[in-house]
Amino acid sequence: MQSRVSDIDSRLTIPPTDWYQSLTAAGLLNPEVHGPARYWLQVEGSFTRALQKQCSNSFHVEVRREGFATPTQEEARRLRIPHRQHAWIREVSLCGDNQPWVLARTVIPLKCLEGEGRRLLHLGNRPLGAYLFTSPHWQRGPLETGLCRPVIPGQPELARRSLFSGHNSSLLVGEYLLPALFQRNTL
Ligand SMILES: C=C(O[C@@H]1C=C(C(=O)O)C=C[C@H]1O)C(=O)O
Repeated sequence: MQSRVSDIDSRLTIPPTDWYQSLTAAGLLNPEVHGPARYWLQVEGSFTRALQKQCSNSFHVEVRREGFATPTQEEARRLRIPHRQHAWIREVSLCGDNQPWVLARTVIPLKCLEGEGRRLLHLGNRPLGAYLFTSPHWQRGPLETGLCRPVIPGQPELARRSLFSGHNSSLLVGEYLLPALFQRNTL
């Protein structure tokens, strides 16, 4: 997988994460999910759109790594694909007013890349949400809540993820909230 991270900022890496079917279930282990991050863990519709609304000036997507790689065993299970099958994996920072607010990791199985899905290989700095929410055949599944186990101070502690299902395949989008997002006083 190609990395475009020139200024390696280790806070901007994704820690191991345990996933729960609901915010309530995750909240039994970490009540922080009910704090200022709660809005972001539950917001519906395009996450990109929700972030854009919070920006005073600009929003942009920075690709950190993308390429064919093997998903984790847990991701493969969630996607119901063979464990060792390669997938297109895209990791980005979603930045508001030039600050990274969210890290996102999307696992796109080979089946999603067929036909018009080939466009997913060439998103570059265009947000994935713009593609998923303007193409009528993608349906979002229920949101899961993630509790991260940071290994480096400043890494995300809370996350959300969901499957987007297309004609006959699904992709998995995980969004990891950086403290800078919900420690602002604007919501
Ligand atoms: C799924 C969405 O797309 C957003 C954009 C992403 C990207 O460009 O890789 C990844 C995760 C998202 O939060 C969305 O806007 O809801």
